[in-house]
Amino acid sequence: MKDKTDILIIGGGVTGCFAARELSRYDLDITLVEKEPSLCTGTTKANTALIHAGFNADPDKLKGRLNMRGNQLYHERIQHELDVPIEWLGALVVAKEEEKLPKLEELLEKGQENGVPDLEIVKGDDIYDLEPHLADDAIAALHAPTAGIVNPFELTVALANNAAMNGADVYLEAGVEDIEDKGETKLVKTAKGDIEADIVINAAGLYADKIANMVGIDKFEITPRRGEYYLYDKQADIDVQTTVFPVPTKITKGIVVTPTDEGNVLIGPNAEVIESVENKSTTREGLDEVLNGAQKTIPELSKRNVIREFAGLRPAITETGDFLIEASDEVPGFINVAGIQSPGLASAPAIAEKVVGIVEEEIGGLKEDPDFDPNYEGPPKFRHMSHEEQAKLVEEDENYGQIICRCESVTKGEILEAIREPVGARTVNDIKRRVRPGSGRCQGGFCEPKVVNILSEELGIPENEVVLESEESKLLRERTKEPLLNEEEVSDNE
Ligand SMILES: O=C(CO)COP(=O)(O)O
Repeated sequence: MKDKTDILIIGGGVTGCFAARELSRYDLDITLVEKEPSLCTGTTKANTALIHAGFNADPDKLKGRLNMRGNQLYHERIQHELDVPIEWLGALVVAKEEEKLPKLEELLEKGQENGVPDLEIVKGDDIYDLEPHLADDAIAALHAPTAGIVNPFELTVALANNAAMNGADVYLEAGVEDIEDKGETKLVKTAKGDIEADIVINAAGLYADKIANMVGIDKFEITPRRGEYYLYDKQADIDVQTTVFPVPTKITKGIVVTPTDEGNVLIGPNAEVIESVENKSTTREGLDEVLNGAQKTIPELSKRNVIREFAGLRPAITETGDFLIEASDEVPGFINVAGIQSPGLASAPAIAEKVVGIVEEEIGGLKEDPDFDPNYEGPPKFRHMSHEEQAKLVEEDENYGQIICRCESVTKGEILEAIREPVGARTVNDIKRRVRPGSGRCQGGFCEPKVVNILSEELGIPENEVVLESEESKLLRERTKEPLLNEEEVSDNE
């Protein structure tokens, strides 16, 4: 690890990676540290993957202003610059009872105050034109055409790679153990070594309060709010066109039914305050609540064709219910970017913009780097190509002729590319999040051993050193019997 940097960002989720990418536009030395062996393992990993339109939060909250601005930046810039799936499906907030209608009006007004364009309340057949399979007792719905869906994993990886292409250094498995405030600089002690930084940006998600405590800041506490989800098989034939919400309560936006960028249907989350930031387990009660909630808007949903259940944690600051994004008064040079719960993903580009503004104030002016390139292209997606394009790719590189994951048609070429990117994949789950082997109906039953094998060969490590997610999740212990055929015999047999 290098020993000095201008800006050190703690946390490899979407917030930290967006900040790294936006700061890499300037003539600054940027470093990002992440405690896990891959990006995107906390809140960014397990959420509803939505670019909310921006009508939920009050205009006087950071959430209200930054959601709207973030949505605008995704439309204007991000979708054109980064090779990331974003679809503008629109959202519907569905009211089924007369007494919920004033709440829809309130959301409409709030959205308009926040500057959300093209919001309208639709009634009768107009609702069903937008969402034909909606429960037949809907009486009105707020329609927000600027709402969208995004792949949060591909987005975060694209941001980190783009930042790295523009000179940022990203260190994985570099968990922060302590921070010494030396006045002008901070000495940050990580599992990969010490690094001295002029400015530290705390984007540590669920751990942001612990990181702040290291420099003596105890003004906020992160309370994890768990949300559980069901994900359906692509072949499930559930017809959902938009992102469907119930009318929100004071506590939550409610259980959503939404398509994902790859054509699955996702339902969730419930909202439960829990004790531990490590507790990502699902519960019978929670999942039942999710299914019951989702059936209220899309009745055809059942447990049939569910391929995955999971839980994610929102890093909430419950006293304010808002984001906390500020340079600390107590510790100059320390910037907290905390409490980034929903709509954090939607707000992330605007949060990064705000962070750049804070850094500019702290440093007293920023100079643009004339060589900054905002564009990034990820590995090709074999499954989305025409036969002609596929044939051409295979001709260029035979690794694209080897299908590793049959459910999702993922080739060896794509997996190798994910490992070879500037911030390359190192774990089985990282490969899954980036290029999808194991994301389909069999959930890795067939392809996981092959991914282990590719990682082992490409990284030059034994197979039993390959991990699913972290050091605690090694997949193989030791060889229990010799292979029946040696390599030469295998190739003779082929
Ligand atoms: O964004 C979310 C669902 O889409 C989560 O919202 P809440 O945190 O308000 O429950």
